[in-house]
Amino acid sequence: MADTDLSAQIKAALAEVEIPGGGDLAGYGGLSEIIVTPGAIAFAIAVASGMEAAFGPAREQAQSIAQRLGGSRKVMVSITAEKSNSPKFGHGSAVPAGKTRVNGVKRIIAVGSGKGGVGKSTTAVNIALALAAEGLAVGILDADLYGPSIPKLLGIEGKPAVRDDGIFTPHDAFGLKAMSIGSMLIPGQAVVWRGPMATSGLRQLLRETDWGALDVLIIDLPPGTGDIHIALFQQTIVDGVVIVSTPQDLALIDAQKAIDMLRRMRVPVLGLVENMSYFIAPDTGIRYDIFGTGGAEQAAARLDMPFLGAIPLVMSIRAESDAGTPPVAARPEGPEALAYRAIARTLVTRVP
Ligand SMILES: Nc1ncnc2c1ncn2[C@@H]1O[C@H](COP(=O)(O)OP(=O)(O)OP(=O)(O)O)[C@@H](O)[C@H]1O
Repeated sequence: MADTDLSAQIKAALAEVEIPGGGDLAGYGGLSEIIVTPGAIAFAIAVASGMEAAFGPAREQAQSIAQRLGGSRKVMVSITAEKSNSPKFGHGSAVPAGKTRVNGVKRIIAVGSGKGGVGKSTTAVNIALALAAEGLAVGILDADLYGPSIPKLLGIEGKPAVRDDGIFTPHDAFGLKAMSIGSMLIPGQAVVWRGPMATSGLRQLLRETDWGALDVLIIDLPPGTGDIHIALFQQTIVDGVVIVSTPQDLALIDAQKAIDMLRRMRVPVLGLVENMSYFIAPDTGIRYDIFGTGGAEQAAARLDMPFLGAIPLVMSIRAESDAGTPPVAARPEGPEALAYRAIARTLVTRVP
């Protein structure tokens, strides 16, 4: 059945669900678009503040209807409530009372950037592999719902398995436990995840995955600062954030904006990684500091954060990433891998 047909069928079936105050869920104005992908069904029920518990049975009934019609798809039905007396962020997402840790996960390190295309995901994957090379149990979560690239970078195909109780079993890639919304979407569909839908999708990927016992979970954030970041930092204890930048980007104000947000939300900034920092000629192996040297250290000092290290601009990083075999896995002793591993060792000392 086409995804749109299934969406309409679920919507029609939600007429069976009574809601507090009379009426049914299908006709309720707070019901979001019903998103159907090959691997998942997701929708949200927006309710007035204080009505969350009252809508609980309706949510459960909606969940089981969607599950019955959706076959093996993972179903995510969430209730979103707007709290009138608390500060609002983004699209009216509620501000939860406190931050909590994720079951089984000792430390979370997020990787962010001021803007897109600076190599944030490539850096996140290779740092995760480098931490695993230090003997740690490591997972990676692709929180870049608008442009998920972890499946491609790690050569992951297909959907994650879902247990009978609805919990995801993460993919295993080069010894990493990996989850990405990308493996549940068809190409080009990612843009439908917006506002509360996106944040609740991320929360479920984070919290309804059987991570096992992890020393570190790396979260690949979307670029910039948005709803996803705010929701994650409000709800979850993130032990620190690594900011990735290119030399050209360093002078830009974007990184400053990201850092200001982290400080306001009391999330530790672990430091700056300069990506595509210098060029290594593929034929001679000679290093060229095409952007000059020391710029990143100066920028880190100006932004009042530690400098974590520089990654060269090398064609093999792009080629191996495109082929789904990141340099740290492909050639653990190669010069690129050593650059990532030096950063990972610094991180281990910063996040005990
Ligand atoms: N050090 C590097 N040397 C050469 N190519 C690189 C390097 N780092 C990343 N790339 C390439 O740059 C491109 C962008 O990288 P990546 O997808 O990791 O960026 P991103 O910041 O996560 O982007 P987005 O914001 O779109 O998610 C990719 O083609 C990647 O292979």
